[in-house]
Amino acid sequence: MSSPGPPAPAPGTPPSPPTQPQPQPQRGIVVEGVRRTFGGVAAVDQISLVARPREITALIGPNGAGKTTLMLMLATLLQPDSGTVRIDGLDPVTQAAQVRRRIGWMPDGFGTWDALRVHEVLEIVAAAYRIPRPQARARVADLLRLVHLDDLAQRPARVLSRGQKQRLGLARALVNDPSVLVLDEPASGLDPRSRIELRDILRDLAGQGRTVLVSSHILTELQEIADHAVIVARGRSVQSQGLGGAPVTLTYRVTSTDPERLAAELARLGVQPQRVGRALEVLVASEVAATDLLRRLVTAEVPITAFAPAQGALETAYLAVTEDRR
Ligand SMILES: Nc1ncnc2c1ncn2[C@@H]1O[C@H](COP(=O)(O)OP(=O)(O)OP(=O)(O)O)[C@@H](O)[C@H]1O
Repeated sequence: MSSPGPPAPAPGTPPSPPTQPQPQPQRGIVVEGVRRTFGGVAAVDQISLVARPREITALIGPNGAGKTTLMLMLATLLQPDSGTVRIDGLDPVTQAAQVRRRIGWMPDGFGTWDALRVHEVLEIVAAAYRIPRPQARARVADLLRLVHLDDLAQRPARVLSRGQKQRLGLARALVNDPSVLVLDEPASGLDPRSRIELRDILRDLAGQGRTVLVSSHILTELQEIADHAVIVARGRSVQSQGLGGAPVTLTYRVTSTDPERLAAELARLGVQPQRVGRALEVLVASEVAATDLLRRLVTAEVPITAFAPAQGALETAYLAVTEDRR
């Protein structure tokens, strides 16, 4: 049965113009062919990337690859020489005020006003966003609890350790309830527990529908939290990949109290290992293939003492495309 069409216009009425669906601006971050030079140095040469809402996108690359320069352009603090940036469909150059309302920016190395107490640092930021005072106080209290600094709320900001300052920096980036978060090395200086907590916080923030772009050098950690990785080198985006378990070659390291027996069993299974110290490294096609290999070795009663990935998929991809240091 065909669906009914629109009612016919009454005789004599001019036909109304067909309603065109308005294209919705793409939410999240869209960067196309961006370039930014300083004197003769192209800090960012040709970077394109997409970071989507509900996802954590990792921006990774060697020192000096252009990550901070790119993030400054996203945060409206630097203008590109060419190319386009869109934050929730808005242009950081011509619509900077609107972009600033939507974005949460955490710079690498966040300075605090040392004379202020910890809660005052966030309340001043809230005042800059014109958040009414009672609302600002409640929000600041919530954020300090989120980053586990509520016990230090009344202390002067100067007493904070480096890791605690990082956590205050994250809280500061969240004061305006941003839809897009741009975090430059948020895990640097954090102890292992704080890193795990940061990972959980970022997951929650993405789960609430926010776009999260995070730069870091800690690949194993990014492998666990990021949905997507963009690798940059020499100011260019060189690879963009999902981290949802696409088949890649993985390296596993195996050790045994009986290395000769291990080597013999691997040879029998047609696996050619590389010797690395006391361990043997083997290449497998996927995590499933790794579990199958381990099962076969154990079934053959090879005394295995360790069986673990030597490199994550992200580390493998990173090393493959960043052969030099910039
Ligand atoms: N204001 C500036 N003036 C001159 N050169 C600059 C400036 N800012 C950045 N650069 C240069 O641009 C390149 C990219 O720097 P950027 O800080 O963006 O790299 P990065 O990927 O963030 O590095 P890291 O991982 O070490 O933080 C570097 O060679 C740097 O020296």
